[in-house]
Amino acid sequence: MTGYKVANGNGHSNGNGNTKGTNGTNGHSNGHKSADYTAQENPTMCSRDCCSGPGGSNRGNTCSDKKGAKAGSLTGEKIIPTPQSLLGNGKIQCELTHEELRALRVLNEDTYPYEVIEEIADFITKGSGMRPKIGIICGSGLGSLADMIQDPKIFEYEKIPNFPVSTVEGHAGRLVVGTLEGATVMAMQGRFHFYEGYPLAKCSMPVRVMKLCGVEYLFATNAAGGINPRFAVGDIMLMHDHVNMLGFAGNSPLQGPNDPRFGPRFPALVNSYNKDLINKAIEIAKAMGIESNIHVGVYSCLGGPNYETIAELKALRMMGVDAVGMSTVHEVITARHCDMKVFAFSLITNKCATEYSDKKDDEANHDEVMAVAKNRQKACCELVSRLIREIHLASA
Ligand SMILES: O=P(O)(O)O[C@H]1O[C@H](CO)[C@@H](O)[C@H]1O
Ligand SMILES: Nc1nc2[nH]cnc2c(=O)[nH]1
Repeated sequence: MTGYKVANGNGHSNGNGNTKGTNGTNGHSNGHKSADYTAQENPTMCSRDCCSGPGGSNRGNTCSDKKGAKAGSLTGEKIIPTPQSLLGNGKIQCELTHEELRALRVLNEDTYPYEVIEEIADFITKGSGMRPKIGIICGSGLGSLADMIQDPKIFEYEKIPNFPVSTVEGHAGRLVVGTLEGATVMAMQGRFHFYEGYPLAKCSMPVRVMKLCGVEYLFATNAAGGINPRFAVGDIMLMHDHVNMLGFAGNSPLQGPNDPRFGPRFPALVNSYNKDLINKAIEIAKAMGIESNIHVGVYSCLGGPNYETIAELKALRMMGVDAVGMSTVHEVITARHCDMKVFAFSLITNKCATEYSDKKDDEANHDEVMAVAKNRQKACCELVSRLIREIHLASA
């Protein structure tokens, strides 16, 4: 296997002895600004005991406080219940609508035994009449990847038994099964993120569903902030490695009892990103004439939902990270655990500021992320469909 042959190197060694370019600036600047702190009253939250006890059954969002304050809070503000506030001794303490109840149950259910995953997979393979070979996860604003699928069978997440629901703009919440370039595929138009309140195992549970549906290749895509100074907005970074920040903090999608039917207790993660697929994608990018917008690099997943501070971005850069997001890594870990081949890329939707500045333009925001994804969806779709075509032809 040769190294990755991208014209504009990333300043990283690709693990095959080829060091490309320089790493940009990693130096510290002590431009910290002092901030004024103003004490703020805590908004009142519905507490665990708030609605419990006789007569304590209150409807969803408003909770009448027994001390008589208006609208149930000392400040008269609307109370936002938390899952914890609604549960007491495992029993729901407030009346909830059907949708609220379902969301709460799915939020609290964080283990997915093999049999449950099997049930979901059966639901999809029977419902679609297909055993797809390639799984696609569409990143923020990249749902159009699934729109390419021919003769699609569409499964709304909320209609799939035991499936979580999408809560993020740009993630439609549908599973699309069909064919693409002759290959059988299933695509998640909407992924699950840790910051939505789902445990990592639940965020990546659909990858196991894919496996039991018959999927051999995972294509994971994401929108990410570019930390490597050579990256421009709209570029595509083919992932060849990752830094798992949530893993550094002791969190893994594989935590808990290991079911060997999925994979081993201690999976190795070197060579997680399939080199053949990376090299094929580079060839395709050349043929598409977008070679100068393609990089090979390292992605890191943080918990979100906040974007990073300057100090965090500087630290990530020093660690060799080229692009940062809030997804993908736990999906890749789950896919490698069950021995799928992985291809993943980041669409660089914003440049991450690594110097202190007052400019609003330097602040990442989700609208910009979505707008860039929309602008670049054509190139992303072509890259994915051409690569799938190659996989399909090679296996035919
Ligand atoms: O990783 P995807 O789902 O593409 O989305 C990325 O974009 C969102 C932030 O704008 C976050 O969800 C981040 O993870
Ligand atoms: N964490 C993170 N996620 C993103 N998704 C898109 N852009 C960004 C970013 O700058 N940071």
